[in-house]
Amino acid sequence: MLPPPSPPAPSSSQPNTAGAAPLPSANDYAALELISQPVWIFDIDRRHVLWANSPALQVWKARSLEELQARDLGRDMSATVAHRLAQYQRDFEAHNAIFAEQWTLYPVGEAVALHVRFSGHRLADGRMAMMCEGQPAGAHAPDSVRAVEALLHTTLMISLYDLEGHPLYRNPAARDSTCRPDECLPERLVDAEDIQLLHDSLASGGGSSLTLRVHTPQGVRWHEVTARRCHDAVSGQDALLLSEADVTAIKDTEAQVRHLALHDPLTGLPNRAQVMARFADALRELGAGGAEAAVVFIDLDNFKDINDTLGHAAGDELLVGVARRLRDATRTEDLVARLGGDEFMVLLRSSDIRGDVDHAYRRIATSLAAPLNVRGLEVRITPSVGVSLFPEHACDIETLLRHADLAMYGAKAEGRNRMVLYNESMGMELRARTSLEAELRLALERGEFEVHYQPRMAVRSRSILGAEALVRWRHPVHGLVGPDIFIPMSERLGLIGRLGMFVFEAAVRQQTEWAARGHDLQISVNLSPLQLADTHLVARMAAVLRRYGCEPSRIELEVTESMLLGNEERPIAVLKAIEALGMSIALDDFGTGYSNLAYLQRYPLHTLKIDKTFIQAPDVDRPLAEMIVSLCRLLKLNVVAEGVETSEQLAWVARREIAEYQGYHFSPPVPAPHFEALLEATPA
Ligand SMILES: Nc1nc2c(ncn2[C@@H]2O[C@H](COP(=O)(O)OP(=O)(O)OP(=O)(O)O)[C@@H](O)[C@H]2O)c(=O)[nH]1
Repeated sequence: MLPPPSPPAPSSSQPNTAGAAPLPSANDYAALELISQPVWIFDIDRRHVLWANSPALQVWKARSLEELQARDLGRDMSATVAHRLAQYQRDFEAHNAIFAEQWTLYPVGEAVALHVRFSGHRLADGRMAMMCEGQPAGAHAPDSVRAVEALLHTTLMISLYDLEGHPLYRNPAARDSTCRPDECLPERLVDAEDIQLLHDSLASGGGSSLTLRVHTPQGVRWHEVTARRCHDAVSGQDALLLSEADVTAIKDTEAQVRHLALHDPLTGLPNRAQVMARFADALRELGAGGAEAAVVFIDLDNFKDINDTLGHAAGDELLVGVARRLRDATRTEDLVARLGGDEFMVLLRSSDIRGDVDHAYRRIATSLAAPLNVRGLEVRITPSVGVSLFPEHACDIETLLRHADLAMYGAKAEGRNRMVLYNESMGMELRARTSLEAELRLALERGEFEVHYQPRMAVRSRSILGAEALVRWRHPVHGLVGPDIFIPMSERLGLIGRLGMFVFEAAVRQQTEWAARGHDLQISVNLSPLQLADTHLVARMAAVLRRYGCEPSRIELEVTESMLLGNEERPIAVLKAIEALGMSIALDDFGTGYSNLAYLQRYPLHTLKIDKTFIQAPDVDRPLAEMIVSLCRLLKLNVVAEGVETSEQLAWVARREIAEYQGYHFSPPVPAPHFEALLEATPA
C-alpha cells in the first residue's frame, strides 16, 4: 500500500487548521473525475481505496476502479505508516488538518514518487477517511527524495521555528511529541529560563546543544536539543532548526546511579561517600560563618546478637526502623547518614554546640529506647554515641569522624548506651593500643604468653578436682596484661586460632605431667567463637592429645552462650566432633546472656558454670541461680559455681548441693609451680 512515504516539502506540510474546503459527498466524486491530477479517497480504517479518478487509476496502475477497490493495501503496510495514518486521522478529526508530503507508492511493486496533499473526508457512515490529491514529484532528484523520506521516518524530532518561536515545520516524530500543533517553542520548554539559555548559547557560537525538560503528550520528558540558526527556505526569513532526541531513559539511569552512589540502599539515608562530599562543603561554610558543628557517631549495641538470633533480614528491618527514628528525632537541617553496618551519623550545626549536643543525644536515645517492632517481636536496642566538635576538635571531616569514632569506642568501653565526648587522651589511648597490637603479633614467637591454672574444687571434700587453664601475657615492659585486653585484640587481628592452640597444648602437656605424678586432674580450656571457623580445629586437637598421650576425657572445653545462639549448623557439628573425640564440654558464664534453656538439650553439654554475678549476689537475688541448679540436676549436668570469694557464698553453694566451685575463696589463677604447691597442701 501506502508505502513508506517520501519527503514533504517543509513549508507546506505544516498542519493547516483553518479554512479547509467543504468535504465532498459521494455524488461529488464524479466532478473530481474532470480534473487532471490524480485524486483518490482512502478508507484509513479498512485500508482500501474507496474511489479514484482516472489519473489516480493510472498512478496506481489499476485496470479499473473495481480492481483498485479490491486491493488490500493494508497487507504490506509497515507499522510506521499505519501509525502515521492513525495520527493523520486524529488530526483531521481534531483540527481539519491538511498535510502535504512526498510519498512513494508501490502500486505493483514499482516505486512511484508523488507529492500528495492529504485532507480529511467524512464518509456517509460518519467515519473519517482521507482525500489524497497527487502531483507528480518527478522534479525531485533521487537524493532529495531519499533525504525527505529519511526525515519522515526518523525518530529524531526535527522542527523549524521562526525567531519568535512559532512553528514553521515539524517532521512526524516532532509532531508526535507536541501537545498542540500550534505550540510555540517557549511553551514547549518546562523551565521558563531555558528559552533564554538556548538563545544565549546560540548567540555565543554557531550551534547549541542542551539537555532540557519539555512538555510532550507523554508528560514531561528530557530531550537533548540541538539548535542552530538557519533560513527558512520558503519565506527566506531567519529561523531556528531544532533536532531533539528523547534522553529521559539515560537521564533516569544517571539519576539512579547518582542516587545509588550517594545513598545507602537499605535505609535510603545518605551514605559515607555523600557525607564526605557534602560535609566538607558544609564545614567550609561553617568555618566562614563562625558557626559550630558536631559529628555524632552512633553505633548500635550488640546488634550482632539480633542478626544471630532473629536472622539477617530481621536485622535489616531493625536498621530501617532505626534510620526512620533517627530522622524523626533530628531537625530537617541536621544531616543523618548510615556509615555502614550498624553505624549511623548525624551532623548538627548550632551556635551553642555543646548545649545542643546534649539535647540531640537525649532525643536520639529516647527515640531509640521505645521497642521496635521487628517481625512481630518487640526488640529493644540502645546506642553508644561518640561526639567530636567543629572547630574545637578538628576542622576536616575525616579527622572529626575518626575522633567521634574513638569517642564512641569510649562509650562502649564505659558500658554502652551512653554518649562520650572526644578528648585528646583518647588519641593517646589509640596510639597505645596500636603499638600494643604490633607487640601482640610478636608475643607468641617471643614466648611472652604463659598459662595459669585456677583450681576447681569439690564443695564437700574441699579437694582439687581439676583446673581452668587461663592465658596470661607477660609483657616485657607493662608486666601482666589482662585477657580482657588482649583476647578481643587477638580476635580482631586473627591471632586467636594460634593463641587458642597454644593454650590447649599447654593444658594437655600439663595434664599429662600432673597425671604422671599422681594428680589426674580434669583441665578445662576456653574456646573462642572464632576458633569454630577453623575446619581443622578438631583434627589439630586430636593430634595434640595423641602427641602427649593424654586421655581426652581429662580435657574439657569451655564455650559461651553467644557461640550457641542462632540456627547455624557449624557450632553443633564442631561440638559433636569434640564429644566424639572423648572430650567434654562446659557452658561458661551461664546466666549472663540469653540463658536460653532450650540449647541445654540441643548441644552435647556436660557441665554448666554458673556465672559469678549470681554467686556474689545477695541471698534474695539468687532465685534464678536456684532454678538453674534444679534444671541442671534434672538434665544431669555437672554444675560449677564460679567466683566464690567468701565463706558465706561457699555455704550457699553447699546448701544448694552444687558439687564444684571455683574462686578466690580458695585460690586465684596461679602459675603451674604455685598450683603444684596447692596440690601438695590439699587433701586428695
Ligand atoms: N542485618 C544486617 N547486619 C549487618 C549489616 N551490615 C553489617 N551487619 C552486621 O552488623 C554487626 C555489627 O556488629 P558490631 O557493631 O561489630 O558489634 P555489635 O554486636 O553491635 O556489638 P557492639 O558494637 O560492640 O555493641 C555485624 O555482625 C555485621 O555482620 C546489614 O546491612 N544488615
